Amino acid sequence: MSSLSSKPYQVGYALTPKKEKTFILPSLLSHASQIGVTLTKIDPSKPLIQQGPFDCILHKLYDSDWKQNLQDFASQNPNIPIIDSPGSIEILHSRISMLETVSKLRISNIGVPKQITITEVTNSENLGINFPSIAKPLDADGSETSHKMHLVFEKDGLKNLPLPFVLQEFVNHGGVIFKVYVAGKYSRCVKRKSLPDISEEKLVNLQGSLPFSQVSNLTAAGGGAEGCEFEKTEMPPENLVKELVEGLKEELRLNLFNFDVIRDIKNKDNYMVIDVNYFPGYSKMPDFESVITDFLIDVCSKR
Ligand SMILES: O=P(O)(O)O[C@@H]1[C@@H](OP(=O)(O)O)[C@H](OP(=O)(O)O)[C@H](O)[C@H](OP(=O)(O)O)[C@H]1OP(=O)(O)O
Ligand SMILES: Nc1ncnc2c1ncn2[C@@H]1O[C@H](COP(=O)(O)OP(=O)(O)O)[C@@H](O)[C@H]1O
Ligand SMILES: [Mg+2]
Ligand SMILES: [Mg+2]
Repeated sequence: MSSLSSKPYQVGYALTPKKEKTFILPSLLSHASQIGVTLTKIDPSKPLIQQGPFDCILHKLYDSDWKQNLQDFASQNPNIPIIDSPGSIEILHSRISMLETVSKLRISNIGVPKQITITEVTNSENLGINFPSIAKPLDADGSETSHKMHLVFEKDGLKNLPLPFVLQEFVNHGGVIFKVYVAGKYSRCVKRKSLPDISEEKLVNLQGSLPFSQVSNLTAAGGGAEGCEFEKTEMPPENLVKELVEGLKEELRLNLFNFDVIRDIKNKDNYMVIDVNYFPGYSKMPDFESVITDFLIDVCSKR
């Protein structure tokens, strides 16, 4: 570990203004500086090789100029860790390839919901997907539209949705989702409220599709598991989460990611991964400041 008696580690970060606001918090900067880590903003429009020196680079920018800038830096500084490699991050930019990594792991009791890519909507073909389902934009590239989803209750509901999208079967899961945050060797599973279950009875009265922003209209209470139910919801088995984390780390070759897991209400031993995100909102995670600082020290000290 670095200490104040030696030179602090210099971490350069290149983030969108939104990410900077939610991640580079005063509490993180002050905790990091106390134990010998300085975080410095990179100007992504200027050559990285003219900035620094850095002991490690942290980034979440995807444009081609930035990727070129990173590559130029990496070829001149092969020993400076880049968190993470743009090639590895890219796997998470398609909602198909992101979940293929989960299927590859072949862990019993862990799966993904059935899904297909829709590039055009025709009347005739049988899709082989049950309703209700969710239409998710194929690209998960952090853009505003990449999170705009629709619940689809019948085939007719597929018309007029923005293409291309992934059509994924909706899995009733008791209105609770588990989010597993990974930062290097650290991981932490937390629970959050999710969409409410859709019963057969409810479904008969539902037509077409509904944007997520209106999903609260589905329940009088306005959301997933309420108060007490949420508190009572058991966490997934620790060893299962661990196996999933280790498997995904090896498959994805990423340090900073989280994934969303739901438990099938019909078979409580079965879990499904529905989403994997690069460099998620860590500040919502317990002990955010120390977890991230310890991770940065680990990365800088290993080079
Ligand atoms: O902004 P936040 O803190 O809500 O973080 C978002 C994440 O929320 P979470 O940590 O899972 O609660 C969010 O996770 P979800 O997709 O909502 O599961 C994404 O990682 C999002 O990044 P992007 O827009 O997909 O590039 C993340 O957005 P960025 O902060 O990276 O823009
Ligand atoms: N297959 C599914 N079955 C049930 N609920 C789902 C399913 N997929 C997504 N959801 C719900 O929709 C939310 C958003 O979907 P997600 O794939 O995580 O998109 P995003 O990348 O925008 O977070 C999830 O947090 C969960 O509440
Ligand atoms: Mg999600
Ligand atoms: Mg996501």
